[in-house]
Amino acid sequence: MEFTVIGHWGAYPETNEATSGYLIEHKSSKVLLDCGSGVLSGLQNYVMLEDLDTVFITHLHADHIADMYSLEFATLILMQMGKRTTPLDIYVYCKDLTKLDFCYPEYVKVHPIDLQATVAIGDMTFTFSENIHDVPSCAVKVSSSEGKCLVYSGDTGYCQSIIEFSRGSDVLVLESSFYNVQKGLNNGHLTAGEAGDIAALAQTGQLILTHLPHYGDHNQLVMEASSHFDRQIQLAYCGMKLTI
Ligand SMILES: Nc1ccn([C@@H]2O[C@@H]3COP(=O)(O)O[C@H]3[C@H]2O)c(=O)n1
Repeated sequence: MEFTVIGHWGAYPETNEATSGYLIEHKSSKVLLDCGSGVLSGLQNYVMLEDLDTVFITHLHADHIADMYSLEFATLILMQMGKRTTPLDIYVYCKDLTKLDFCYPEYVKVHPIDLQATVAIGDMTFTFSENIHDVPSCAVKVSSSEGKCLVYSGDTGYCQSIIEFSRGSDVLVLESSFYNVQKGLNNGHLTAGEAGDIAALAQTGQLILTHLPHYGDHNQLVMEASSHFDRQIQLAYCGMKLTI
């Protein structure tokens, strides 16, 4: 399974970069996790849009969905040009799918994310867990037929469910929106220390810190996480690739 960071910023993208977006590839399957601002452009460095199978949207904040409707237009045009033959499946975690602004059901099939369900795409399965955030928000677990597993937190505050959901994962991609000194500022996000604590309790193989703040020294985030978690910790960056 290949994991590529398309965008790792919280809130807004820095120059030529993107907010949340992660590409998962396994055999011929290509799946996008979140589609924030700048993701649609950056994604095309790695895949042709007509080859994308499925998108999972963890919650409806702009830094996770801003390019989602542009992706619908892209799909429409690619299908009209005959470059793409099947509609794009987009799974969304939200209260009410009817409030979304997708316009072309013949090009984009929108599905609710069901926390009880497993979605199979090629030889991967996707499962979900509820987070703590100020809108409905879920974490995503990707498991390959080879028995490897990556968990992506989406946006969450500290909660037992993300620890349980991440237990034994090979790679844990955890949001780290805040430095330890900011603890309590927003209970829907993690500090780096909390991210390290979750990684340690979940006994994950390695931790990737993402959804990064636009200030401070990101090496400080790694130091804060490493005071809880003694395995490998990396900062996400645009174009980062991992084989799992
Ligand atoms: N006090 C705050 C509040 C919000 N934020 C960032 O803004 C983003 C809004 O969408 P989000 O996905 O909840 O992530 C938030 C933080 O990155 C932040 O950095 N500080």
